[in-house]
Amino acid sequence: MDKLTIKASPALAGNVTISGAKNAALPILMAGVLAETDFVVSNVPNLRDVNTSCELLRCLGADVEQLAGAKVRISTTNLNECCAPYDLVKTMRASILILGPLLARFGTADVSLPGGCAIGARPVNLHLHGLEQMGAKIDVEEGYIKARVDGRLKGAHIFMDMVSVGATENLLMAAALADGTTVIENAAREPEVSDLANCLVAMGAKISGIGSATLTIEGVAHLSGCEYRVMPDRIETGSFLIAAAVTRGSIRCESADPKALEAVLAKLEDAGAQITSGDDWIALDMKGKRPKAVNIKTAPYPAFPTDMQAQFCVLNALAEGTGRVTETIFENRFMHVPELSRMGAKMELEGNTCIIEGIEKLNGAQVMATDLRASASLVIAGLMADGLTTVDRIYHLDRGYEHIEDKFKGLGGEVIRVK
Ligand SMILES: CC(=O)N[C@H]1[C@@H](OP(=O)(O)OP(=O)(O)OC[C@H]2O[C@@H](n3ccc(=O)[nH]c3=O)[C@H](O)[C@@H]2O)O[C@H](CO)[C@@H](O)[C@@H]1O
Ligand SMILES: C=C(OP(=O)(O)O)C(=O)O
Repeated sequence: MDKLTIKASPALAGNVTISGAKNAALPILMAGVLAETDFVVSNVPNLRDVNTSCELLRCLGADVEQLAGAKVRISTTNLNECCAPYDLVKTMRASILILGPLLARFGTADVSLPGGCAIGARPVNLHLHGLEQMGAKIDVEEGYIKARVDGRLKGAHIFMDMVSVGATENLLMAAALADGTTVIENAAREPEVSDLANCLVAMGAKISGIGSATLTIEGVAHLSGCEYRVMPDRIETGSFLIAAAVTRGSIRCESADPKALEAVLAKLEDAGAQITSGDDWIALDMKGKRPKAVNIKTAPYPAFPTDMQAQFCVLNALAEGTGRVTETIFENRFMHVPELSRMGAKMELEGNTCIIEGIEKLNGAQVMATDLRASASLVIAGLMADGLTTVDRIYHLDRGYEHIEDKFKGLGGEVIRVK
């Protein structure tokens, strides 16, 4: 099993090119099921979850070509199977996003329940309830969601109890091909939801309110393929910016979108970073200074993203002062805390808040990656730790960061993959 070893690094410096966003690419690939003609997605990151998504589409009978230049071409002409099996779904939660498209286009979908995962239970009741409101009959049998509809799904007025990115995406895709108008209230406003909505519009869907909490979808009978470019990964961008901040460096992220990252950039400025940006780049300069501790509370967009919480814990662990980090989205997303504590970080958990007293440097240690962003936080911590840090179980990291060791190497960070 691959591992990463990380040595104490000098201040990170230079340019890094940001990849396409995992959390936008995965729903957009699933939306391929809705397209009756060839669909080409570009700026698709080369990640384990992308390969799993392509595998899932192939297993349904779709023709999927992963082309050079970060492109994927999907043709659904031969799609003849409507079952997403457990073996694939268990490795990637985003598989649940195949449910809405299959049901909307073919009237039938059997999708394995994704089950819980390390960061929390992650139920799918909102996905199922919304589809039922659109006329689907849903049974859960032997670990599978079995959804059926006679004819087309019907437009419905759906109020979401909680802000859910996945449920908003599933219902948006289902509503695009439904008969009549669907209104989704209290919809997630994450930039990745808007990216999916813009892709559906490019396929011929009629959606208004994109980027707001009320999405109105006038269903159409057919959607066609198009060529669509996935947005830049705001979480990868934020992760590199934090790595630069903790090493007191100065980097520039190319192909990045500063508008999607406002809450994170504001916190980095509070930590003492100088941030400058243009339409498609963001630069951070710490001018050799140690960051100051900041308080963080995760919440749905446009507030501070849960996917950046672990990385900010590391920033606080190395900052001047004491910072409080509160997680409100997932009930078990502090698994990096015991690992960072093994590296000498002074962290204490009180319910869903982590209180962190900053120290000058961590100690290298053998640590274990427990989930995707926790893994990224351990790599960042290793850059400011005396001695060698080894991060085990990096298959989590490979789900969400493309060529992470090469990108760090380009900035002067000593991150090496050991096969
Ligand atoms: C709002 C939010 O920040 N969502 C994050 C969530 O998206 P993801 O789509 O995975 O999760 P949701 O947005 O659906 O979940 C948000 C909250 O709603 C709850 N829930 C969700 C669906 C449902 O049917 N029932 C239910 O109770 C979840 O348990 C969670 O507490 O994880 C992704 C991966 O880390 C992040 O990129 C998203 O930013
Ligand atoms: C936890 C994440 O992804 P997933 O929803 O695919 O598990 C993430 O992107 O941080």
